[in-house]
Amino acid sequence: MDSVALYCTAGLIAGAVYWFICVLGPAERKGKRASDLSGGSISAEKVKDNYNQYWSFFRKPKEIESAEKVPDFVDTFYNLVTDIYEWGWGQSFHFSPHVPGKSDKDATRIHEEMAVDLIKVKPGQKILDAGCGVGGPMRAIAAHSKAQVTGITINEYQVQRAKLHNKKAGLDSLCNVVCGNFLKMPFDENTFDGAYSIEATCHAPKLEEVYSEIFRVMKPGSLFVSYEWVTTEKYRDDDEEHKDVIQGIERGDALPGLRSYADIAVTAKKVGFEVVKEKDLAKPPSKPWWNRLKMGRIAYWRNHVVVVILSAIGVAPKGTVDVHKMLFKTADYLTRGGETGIFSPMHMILCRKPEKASE
Ligand SMILES: C=C(CC[C@@H](C)[C@H]1CC[C@H]2C3=CC[C@H]4[C@H](C)[C@@H](O)CC[C@]4(C)[C@H]3CC[C@]12C)C(C)C
Ligand SMILES: C[S@@+](CC[C@H](N)C(=O)[O-])C[C@H]1O[C@@H](n2cnc3c(N)ncnc32)[C@H](O)[C@@H]1O
Repeated sequence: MDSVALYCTAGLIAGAVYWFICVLGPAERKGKRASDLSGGSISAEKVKDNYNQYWSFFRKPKEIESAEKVPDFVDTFYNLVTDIYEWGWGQSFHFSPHVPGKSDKDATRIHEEMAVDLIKVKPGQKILDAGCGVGGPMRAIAAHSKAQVTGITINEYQVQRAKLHNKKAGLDSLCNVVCGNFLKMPFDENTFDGAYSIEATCHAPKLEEVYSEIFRVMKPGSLFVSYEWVTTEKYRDDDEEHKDVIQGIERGDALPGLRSYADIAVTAKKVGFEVVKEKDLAKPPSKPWWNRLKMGRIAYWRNHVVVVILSAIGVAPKGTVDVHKMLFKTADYLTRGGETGIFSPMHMILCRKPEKASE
């Protein structure tokens, strides 16, 4: 081969690798490229150890049950997955019903706007986002309602990402983000005119603790809506396949234990809320939320090749391949949970804090 052909071939290969990693790679809403994958607040050399540590929680189930350790374990999980989520899913870390004729991005926004419409807030009022991730929902909700949103997340890396995105979107005057534990929030009682939580309270070891903390910081008469991860009435714990699917979902999503749909309203009432409405938003006529996961399968294979190459050449931290493999399997468990109807990530509960505290 003469030198011109050699240069052309090398140029083509370099171009193809760039296209594969940087053009095909980024999340649907650009912001994270495959070449930017990191371990969040964990230094690159410690990603693999932290991944092993994450799994050790499941090897010692007693530790999971010990409630004080859960926030740390959830924090480790989000250091490991936040960049991969942003890269492969976008800035909203939740599901939404498929809406025929609408893109995933629009379906996600519709699901988020529904939450703030339910809590009936006015422009300028203060609302809480309990478990805000990198703030995808917060920005959609602030833009839609013009309310002042304060988000809280246990993960410092997510706070940095959320603040960066808020600024880029020109929404930093409406959106505020703090790092903290939603089981013990740094806010005074009766602070917020409303509150919402999207697919986040499932990380709390005891739902009662997070609900009572949200109740405390809300003003009397204000509304709270949550999209909960639950097992449905179809789940049977004497069915081995059901148990396997639910355990797979718990392990791949840092959950101390999925709750039954029946426990949600009971807990809300126990902490003092009035239950205004409760509905599983995954039920027909809603179209399957797991469609997006299923449709993405080819992209996940492609992503896996990208992650393997980037780890091998030292661009991505070594443990990234393990984390990606775990998510790959989790996508399958979640799809099975949706298809069998034993699991829902969008059991909606709308509650009011009474005007007067009950005796
Ligand atoms: C509410 C939670 C998170 C829900 C979802 C946002 C995430 C659950 C599983 C995640 C993913 C699975 C497969 C990944 C894929 C292998 C990778 O190539 C690209 C990212 C994924 C699609 C990733 C994206 C986010 C999820 C869908 C929980 C944690 C309570
Ligand atoms: C699946 S993500 C959802 C994020 C966001 N609601 C969204 O839909 O994009 C769950 C969020 O809950 C947060 N979280 C979990 N446990 C928490 C805790 N104890 N205190 C504060 N945030 C917590 C995580 O840090 C993460 O941001």
